[in-house]
Amino acid sequence: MVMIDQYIFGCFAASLFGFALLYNLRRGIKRTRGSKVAGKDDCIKTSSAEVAVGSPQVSGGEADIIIVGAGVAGAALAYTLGKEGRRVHVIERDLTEPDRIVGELLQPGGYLKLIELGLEDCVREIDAQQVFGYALYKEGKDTKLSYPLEKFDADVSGRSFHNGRFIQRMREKAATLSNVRLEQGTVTSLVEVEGTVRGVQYKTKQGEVITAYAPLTIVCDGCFSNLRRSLCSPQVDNPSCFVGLILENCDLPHANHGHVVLGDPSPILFYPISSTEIRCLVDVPGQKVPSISNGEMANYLKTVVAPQVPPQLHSSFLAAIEKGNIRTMPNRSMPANPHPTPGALLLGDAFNMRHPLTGGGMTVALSDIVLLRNLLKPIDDLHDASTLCNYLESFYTLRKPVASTINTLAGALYKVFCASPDPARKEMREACFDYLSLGGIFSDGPISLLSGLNPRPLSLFLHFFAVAVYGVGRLLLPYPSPKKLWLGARLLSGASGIILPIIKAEGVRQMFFPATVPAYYRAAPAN
Ligand SMILES: Cc1cc2nc3c(=O)[nH]c(=O)nc-3n(C[C@H](O)[C@H](O)[C@H](O)COP(=O)(O)OP(=O)(O)OC[C@H]3O[C@@H](n4cnc5c(N)ncnc54)[C@H](O)[C@@H]3O)c2cc1C
Repeated sequence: MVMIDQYIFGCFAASLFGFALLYNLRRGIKRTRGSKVAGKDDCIKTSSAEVAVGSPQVSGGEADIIIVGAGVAGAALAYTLGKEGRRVHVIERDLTEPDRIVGELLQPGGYLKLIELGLEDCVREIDAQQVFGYALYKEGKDTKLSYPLEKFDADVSGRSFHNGRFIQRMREKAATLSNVRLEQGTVTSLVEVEGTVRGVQYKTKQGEVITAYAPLTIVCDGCFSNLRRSLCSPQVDNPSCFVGLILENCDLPHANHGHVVLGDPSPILFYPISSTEIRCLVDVPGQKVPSISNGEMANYLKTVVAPQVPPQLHSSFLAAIEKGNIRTMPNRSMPANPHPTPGALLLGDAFNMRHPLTGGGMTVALSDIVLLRNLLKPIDDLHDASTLCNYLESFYTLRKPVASTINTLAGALYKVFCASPDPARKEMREACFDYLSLGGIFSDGPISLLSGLNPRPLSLFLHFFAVAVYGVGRLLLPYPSPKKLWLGARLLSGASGIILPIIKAEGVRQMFFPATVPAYYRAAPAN
């Protein structure tokens, strides 16, 4: 009997010892791999042009979260999750200051999100300009639409700036956290094991190919994302391009306001990006723009666009064309259509895009980050990938009311603001301008939606159809005629044809009735 007891005890002790040995061996292998992956030598050190932080601060050399891309979304997310105590490894293709014509006007709603994230100082010391609203121009008339900021601190307003300066400030701030490691490298693929994303493969600045592992990978690689394909069904629409110029030595007719000219064929924007520079973005419908190299673009800007530019800006606009620093960017829209995948999430433009006319992209990205931070807060252990994925499906529903209001408004307003030979569309554009010029709730409502201060889907729907009904009313008064009735009917059906497909793509249920979606109520996994 004693022999049997000793035998069982021996077996038990040996198994325990074997298990402990195997466990430690595995940990050892993982740690070696981790230190190779997140090793000190792979880091880019801070220099004047680059921002980087070494890995010694990343305990154990492993990350809880890998973030791909340190643009607006990635940099803000890195700081946010780092501040929450997560070990974050950010891999960014180019850590030097970006020089782009995107993401230069942050709406006040986005600024409020920046405050919630503790990143509001990133718009200081970069010569950012406060923005208090918009001025709309149409065929010689203009109207001013102020953001309804009365209820907020004086500091709350829109901000416009050089995008690269803003991003660099956020990268620097993220890099001050000891548990955030910012590294220059190009992610080439996601590492997937049996349907779960375990990390990424990337190429360092030195050309070394490295695999990094983490329980959660968040892909923020922007509008041209190569990695989104396996994580969503991208349906990218490219209705137009923006042509960017910088105007110098001039003042906007309405200081500290964005200016939108309802031009022909499509809108022209102006807003300050520093105390001495005004960004001009000219929308060119379609996917092709006139060639810059053979002078077609300069000719187009001089002959088609310049005559529509407000007189105060005219000479500076011509001087900017002569200077020749003309940039272009495709304007893309893509509804969020994720494939919930254990171990991975998409964020920012890689996940969801809208026409940049209303400057809503950064506000949506920052609002998503606030939501994601709150959802991840109660979870200590991110390792149970499928339970976490199930829980994070609520993210896709909870974000909808804000994101789809901003997305839908951008798409609908772009269509309404474009010139058209169709008399019904002309009436709608005219009605929209006049409706906004009425002031009071007629301008406060739409501008609250646009600014991200009150992005409610129902309010958007009601204002959009109120514009259409206002247009029909104007047509029929004082005396309706069969021709006017017909035009009115076409205006209404045209308005529906603009907004309903956008709402359908956003998801009617998630947008208007998110509380009826089961994922809305998913509880955080128990730790
Ligand atoms: C013409 C135009 C004007 C716009 N104007 C405004 C505006 O005024 N206001 C506003 O709110 N929004 C605006 N937007 C939208 C706004 O720019 C985006 O919503 C915002 O930049 C999205 O941030 P992001 O982090 O997703 O992408 P990005 O800011 O583009 O960042 C993506 C990052 O990922 C990096 N990256 C890409 N691939 C890889 C890879 N394989 N490995 C590692 N890193 C990688 C890139 O280098 C980049 O740093 C505009 C868009 C356009 C097209």
